[in-house]
Amino acid sequence: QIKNQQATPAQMVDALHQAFGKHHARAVHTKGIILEGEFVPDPQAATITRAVHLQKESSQVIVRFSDFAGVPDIADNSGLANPRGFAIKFKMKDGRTTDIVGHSFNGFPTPNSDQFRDLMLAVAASGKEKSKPNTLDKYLDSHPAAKTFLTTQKIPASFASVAYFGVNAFKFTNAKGESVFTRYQFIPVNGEKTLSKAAYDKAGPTYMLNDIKKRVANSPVIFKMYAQVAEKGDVIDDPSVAWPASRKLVLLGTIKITKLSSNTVQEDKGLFFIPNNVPGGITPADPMIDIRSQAYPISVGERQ
Ligand code: HEM
Repeated sequence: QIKNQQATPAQMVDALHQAFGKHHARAVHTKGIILEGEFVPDPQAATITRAVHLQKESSQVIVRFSDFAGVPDIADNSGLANPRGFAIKFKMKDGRTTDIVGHSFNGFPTPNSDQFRDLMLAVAASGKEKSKPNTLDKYLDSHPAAKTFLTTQKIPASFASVAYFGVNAFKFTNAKGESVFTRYQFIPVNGEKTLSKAAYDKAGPTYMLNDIKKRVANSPVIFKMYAQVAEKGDVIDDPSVAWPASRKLVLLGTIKITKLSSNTVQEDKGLFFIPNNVPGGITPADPMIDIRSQAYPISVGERQ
């Protein structure tokens, strides 16, 4: 449960700058690549939501894959490159858009945004400290979810071969007015493939970008998009706790990524995703969603 959400969105963005540096680019997930494709909804989706892009008609999508840290030239094979990000903008048939911003870890390091700022400040402080244990070591010792997040990331072979998670819960409401709480999952149809630590060390600083460019030139990159449905008692407002893997997954549709986008400086600056940009039939259920949605525009403004 939420204890003390006291950090303002501006303070949160500032904490990201303290941890990673300030560079007039995205405060976090700075290095990335934009691609385009199509989303085809599955008939099951309409049983749990009346959202317009999850009915019968397909939508064009713009997606951005990214490395985690707020470092523009981060090496794809560095420790801080995980989790990878996957952001999706659906162009719905009514002319509006809706966004989903997920990453390659089923969970979050902290239960709320206030504590996320504390964690970023601990990362920032430890960068300047010489003696061990440093501020971050001490923080992680008393915050097991953050320690798990920072020490158990998967090492993906490709942006196309890792699962992504929406992490924060939304409420879905169908045409009959029935509601369920859900979290998104994006599963690569060709399965997950990871690298050993030794292979990662040798993979090179642009291996993820090189791979996705080559891959999409040869064949579409496909993900199945699911809603994981909560059961009574599952925690809705704490993204550090994953729901059990046994929870029902409702297939929402298929994302087929077919080509690289222009990836010009203008395109990258003009592209942003806002987690609470959702149509009727979907409502933010975890308070972190609205707080994120106030922090992202601050970073968007700074990077113009
Ligand atoms: C309180 C929690 C969080 C804060 C304060 C925060 C903050 C931010 C900020 C400031 C940006 C840069 C926005 C821009 O310049 O466009 C960003 C981007 C991003 N965040 Fe978060 N975030 C939070 C939680 C999350 C969570 C839970 C996830 C994953 C489920 C996530 C995944 C991402 C990704 C993938 C991007 C890059 C989006 C893109 O490609 O443009 N963030 N975040």
